Amino acid sequence: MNTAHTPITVSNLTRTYAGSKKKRAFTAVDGLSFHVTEGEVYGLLGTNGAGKTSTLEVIEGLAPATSGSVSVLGMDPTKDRANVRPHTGTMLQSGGLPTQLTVAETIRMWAGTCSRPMPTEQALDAVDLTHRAKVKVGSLSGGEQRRLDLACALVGQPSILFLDEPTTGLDPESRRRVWKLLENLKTQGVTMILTTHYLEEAERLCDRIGIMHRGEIVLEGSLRDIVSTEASVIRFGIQEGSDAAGASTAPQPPALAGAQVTRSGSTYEVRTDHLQEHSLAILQWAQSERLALRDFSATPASLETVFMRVAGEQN
Ligand SMILES: Nc1ncnc2c1ncn2[C@@H]1O[C@H](COP(=O)(O)OP(=O)(O)OP(=O)(O)O)[C@@H](O)[C@H]1O
Repeated sequence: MNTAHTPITVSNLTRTYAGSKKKRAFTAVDGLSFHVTEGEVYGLLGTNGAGKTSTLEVIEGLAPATSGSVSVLGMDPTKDRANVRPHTGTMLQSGGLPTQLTVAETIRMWAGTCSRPMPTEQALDAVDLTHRAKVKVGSLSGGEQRRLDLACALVGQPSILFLDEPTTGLDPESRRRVWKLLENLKTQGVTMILTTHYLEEAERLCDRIGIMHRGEIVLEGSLRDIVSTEASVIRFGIQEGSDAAGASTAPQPPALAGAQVTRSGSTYEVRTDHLQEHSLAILQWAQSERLALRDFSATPASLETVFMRVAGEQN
């Protein structure tokens, strides 16, 4: 694969945590393969413990693979760490920056570890922290601390960013602020891998998504690809007292081409790829049959419905 166009390749990666006398060895990443193309934002999603951080740590060069391989810009991120690091920025799940330093001092300290850092003022400006430059890290709000973590990841002007749950614990306003900053980096062509539990974050930022479960990617693709694996759902019941509710045989809904209709008592579920057309057909049918519907709902397929299905299927 061309490393200029595909800066990150993960091939058959396995990561096993060693066991001890009391604990069995545990394979957290199990034969994982994916790639990220230049300028792409790739999202790793998954339930708690799916193996997202364990994967990212190997790609970041913070932990070795047990087997398989990872290539970042054509290099092994663990063995060639010194050569890979100038091109990458990392935002760990919890920043853990010293609380006694000021914001500007912290960025300067990080800049000192980079081969071609941007000026501190530029890093502060990039994450909207110019007005907080002289404030001690320990006095920052959670959202400001996360933006400082991002500034430290950015200060070396990396072409690749690793973001482990960049907005976990932030209020909705702070989260949106970080999203705007990341969108801005995306327009500058920075390649990113991010892990997140916020599906809206993945929908908004990611070009492609890999849904992980128990160390494997069980579904991968663009948002559109992923959502197209799931049918939309129409649910409704027939109201008691309706003309047909007391009938000895259950009312038969109209023919809905390609849909899967199931009934439990007087409640119906229709799984369909034609939500609007089939919703309309059901409402017209109820009208003409003089049936009163209760709890009618029409839910389009979404990343959330796919995620819930995938997580449920795998358990
Ligand atoms: N140092 C370790 N030793 C043993 N097992 C570990 C270690 N670190 C993580 N694990 C286990 O590996 C599995 C994957 O953990 P990991 O943190 O990679 O998952 P995750 O998808 O990032 O989860 P979360 O969304 O909760 O952050 C979990 O079952 C976890 O308990």
